[in-house]
Amino acid sequence: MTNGLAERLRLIVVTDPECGGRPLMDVVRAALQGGAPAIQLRIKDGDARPMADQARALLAETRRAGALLFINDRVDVALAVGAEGAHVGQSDLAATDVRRISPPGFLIGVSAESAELALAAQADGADYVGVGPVYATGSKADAGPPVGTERIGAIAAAVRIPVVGIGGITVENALPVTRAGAAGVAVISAVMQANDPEAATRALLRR
Ligand SMILES: Cc1ncc(COP(=O)(O)OP(=O)(O)O)c(N)n1
Ligand SMILES: Cc1ncsc1CCOP(=O)(O)O
Ligand SMILES: [Mg+2]
Repeated sequence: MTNGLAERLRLIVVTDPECGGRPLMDVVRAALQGGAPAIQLRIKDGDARPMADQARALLAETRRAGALLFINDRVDVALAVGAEGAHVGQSDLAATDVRRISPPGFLIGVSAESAELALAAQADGADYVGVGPVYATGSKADAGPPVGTERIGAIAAAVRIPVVGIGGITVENALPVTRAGAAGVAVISAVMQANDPEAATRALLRR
């Protein structure tokens, strides 16, 4: 499963319940139609059962499209539905603990804002690190200050695993993130709020 992982992480479309008044599933389908290689289901503070139902429905779509599905925070939901992986932050389960309870090949992404945290995540068995916010973002209330593309470069130089930039990334400013050394970018609003999520996904992939 990790073969060609960096290629499959070149764009992670992260879901948000706020998606322009449209059904979430329609926006995800459009992103998959636009070629999104990975989707992350991100529901903050949701109950487990509706989250699992939604994850199963999403998984049917991502499998059809040949894309990866990650579940944010809730490793239990990811394992229960058979998603390809989970994304955990510094206050979620540690990658070592996720590895202990997950099947071989389960993909683990870890948020790491510094080279030290990224190296620790790599040593713990993370498959990739998410670094951000790269730019200012309105999609995460508790995000820290922007780390900039220099931080992406420093972390990419320190670790062997792919680095994914997140936070305030748009079609217009994605290129400096990958030029700095990121294998890919993760976006919420650039796709979830786009008038045409399919076109936005294609445009991001072209960058
Ligand atoms: C790809 C990617 N990178 C970073 C994050 C942020 O995760 P976290 O720090 O746990 O914050 P929340 O998303 O849980 O609010 C992410 N979700 N995805
Ligand atoms: C989940 C997350 N983690 C760091 S910034 C961020 C929000 C990204 O959203 P957007 O792409 O709309 O800035
Ligand atoms: Mg988290």
